[in-house]
Amino acid sequence: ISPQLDCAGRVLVLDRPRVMGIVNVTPDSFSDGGEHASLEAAVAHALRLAEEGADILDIGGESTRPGAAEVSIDEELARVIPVIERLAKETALPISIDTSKPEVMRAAVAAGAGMINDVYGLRRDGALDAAAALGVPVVLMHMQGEPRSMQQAPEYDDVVAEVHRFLAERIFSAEMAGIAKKKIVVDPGFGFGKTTAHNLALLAGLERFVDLGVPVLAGLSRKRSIGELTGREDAQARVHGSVAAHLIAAQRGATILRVHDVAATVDAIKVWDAVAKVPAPRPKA
Ligand SMILES: Nc1nc2[nH]c(SCC(=O)O)nc2c(=O)[nH]1
Repeated sequence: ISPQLDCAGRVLVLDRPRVMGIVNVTPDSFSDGGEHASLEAAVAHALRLAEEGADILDIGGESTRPGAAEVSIDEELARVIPVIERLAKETALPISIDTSKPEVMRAAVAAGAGMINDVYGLRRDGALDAAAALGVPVVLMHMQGEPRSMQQAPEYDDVVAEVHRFLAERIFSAEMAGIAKKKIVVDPGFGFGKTTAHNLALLAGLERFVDLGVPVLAGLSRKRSIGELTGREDAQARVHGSVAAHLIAAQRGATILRVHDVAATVDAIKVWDAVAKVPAPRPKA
């Protein structure tokens, strides 16, 4: 049987790689250039992603792009809560809240979110206890340093080993705080305190994280490393590189793919899934 994530009653079945559509409700989010700052635009965008085949919608009110300024609790709430309330009514999809703040986690779940996606791995004060009390599945992501400074000089002895160790520790801490292991997802955090070489090592070595015994989420969509590898400066031109990267992530064990370009990724996974369904060849007699 496949792992399932019960997102406040909306179940995400991980019988194949599932597509998480990104809904930035931030004026400075790098790939949307702020056009989703308004509630209507964000809701319309999210509903379009649902049309394109997203399995879950990730709502974020604080841009965590390198160098981004921090956002106050009130500002983050003002951005995301109205969007979550509308989407909880207008779509049947599970909704995740992309936040590190306990207050935003609580308000978002009260508004209809069914998963917490924390780029800071529930390390902010009160985050672990808030997530445990809310009882929804959580995504624990690795980040080296803080969004403001993480890309200045990222350094590792062995990035795969160090990220693996960090995620193992976050799983342990989450379980100690009362979060059931079956509600935990891990994520190596592509681009969060990593050079392109580090991101490539993490993608190549993604299978390492499967041994942590929880689903793996991969999010490379339109990121700087994809731009560097493909020479595509404009984030909107990084679709093909992003789809390629997420197909490799799926091949190497990721079962949630966090993307901007849902339709393209859904098509790629349809091809992936058809091949995965081909019966294994009978052993030679
Ligand atoms: N779990 C998870 N959440 C995320 N939120 C962002 S925001 C930056 C961007 O989309 O470029 N990235 C990620 C990611 O990689 N994993």
